[in-house]
Amino acid sequence: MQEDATELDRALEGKGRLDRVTIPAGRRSAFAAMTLAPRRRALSMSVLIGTSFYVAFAPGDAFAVPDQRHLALIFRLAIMLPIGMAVFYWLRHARCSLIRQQLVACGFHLLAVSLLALLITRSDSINALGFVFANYAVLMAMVISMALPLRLVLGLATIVVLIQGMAIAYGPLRLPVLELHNVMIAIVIMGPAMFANRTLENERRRHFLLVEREQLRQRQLAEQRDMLGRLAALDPLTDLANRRGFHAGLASDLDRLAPGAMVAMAMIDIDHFKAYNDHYGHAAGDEALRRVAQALADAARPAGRAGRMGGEEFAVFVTGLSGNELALYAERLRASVQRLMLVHHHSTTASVMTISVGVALGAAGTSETKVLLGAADAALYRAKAAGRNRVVIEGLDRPDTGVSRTG
Ligand SMILES: Nc1nc2c(ncn2[C@@H]2O[C@H](COP(=O)(O)OP(=O)(O)OP(=O)(O)O)[C@@H](O)[C@H]2O)c(=O)[nH]1
Repeated sequence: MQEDATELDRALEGKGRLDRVTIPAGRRSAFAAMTLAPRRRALSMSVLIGTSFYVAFAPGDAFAVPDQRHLALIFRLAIMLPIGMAVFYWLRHARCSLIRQQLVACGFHLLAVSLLALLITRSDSINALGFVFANYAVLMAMVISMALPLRLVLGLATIVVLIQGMAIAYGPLRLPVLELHNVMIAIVIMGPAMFANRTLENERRRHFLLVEREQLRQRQLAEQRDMLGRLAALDPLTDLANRRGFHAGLASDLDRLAPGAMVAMAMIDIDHFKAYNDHYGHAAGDEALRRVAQALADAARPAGRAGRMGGEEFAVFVTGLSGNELALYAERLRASVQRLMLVHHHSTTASVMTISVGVALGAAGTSETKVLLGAADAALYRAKAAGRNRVVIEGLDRPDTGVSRTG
């Protein structure tokens, strides 16, 4: 993802051939998809506006080509108006490729240019040459508004220059200077038109890249937030949920349970851990904590979730066990640590590391977490007071609980 961001940054900073903003190869299809609808809209609008102008200028024919005004009227109203409307309708509804739509729209405008050029060849009026300017104005509007690719723009300009050139060559005023004017007008008009076309295209591309980069940043932020959330809920030493993560998991477990479902909390404390730390060193203490955590997490699964509450204190939350099953489950937790056989010669309870377990029972929906934890703590205190390395189960709402002695 970082690579993608760098690639987008580079694309936004740099310019490609002819100063064009370059879209990275992997994103070209996304760019095409994003700009497809606006490009199609631009095509159909161009045809609609072109048709409207073509019809609106009909009265001007009496001045420009008075000897051909009837033919001009037929061109404008009987040919270009219906064709323009049909092309507009087709562009709005056809679902063919963009390039095909661009060619059809260009074809429509070229037809308009050709009909005006035809009037130049047939009219004796010097005013007919005004159509040369009109045609280049049409071409300029097309190039700017239709968002055409550069190759198409150059092709169109060449065709229009040729059509006009032929109209002048075959018209009543065959002056070489007019041909020169024809080319000069094309150059003067096409220069700014192509510049505007490229500027608009660059803006389209830059906008796309900015949107992509923003979306990427949002995704990166969301991922980082997720990761921080996960890290904030984990104990770095043991990889178990820390107090915060344990409580969050507990809350979601309780939400999912049916009201009245049996729940239990086990508070667990390593026996004589201070002595272990003092005699074997802090690093050995850390390693022992890791191994105890792993053993408890394994023994707690699948019915329960384990967490480190701080120091050498752990907790396991378990659901769906009855009194007897719970006694066996708690005993499994206790035995899992003893089975590690972590030598502890400075414990007055056993020659290996042991834990004391206090368990409190409750029911989902009625027992508050705080009360459950308090009751489990009280049971743990009793287990410690009774000599350690044992399980004490404290009943909260149920009568079927008791004390299970082990070790
Ligand atoms: N190595 C290590 N030691 C820790 C860590 N957190 C707490 N401790 C130590 O755990 C010990 C806890 O000692 P106490 O609370 O006196 O309990 P205890 O010695 O286990 O005695 P009982 O619980 O009564 O059996 C202290 O020495 C703490 O320094 C830790 O992350 N790493």
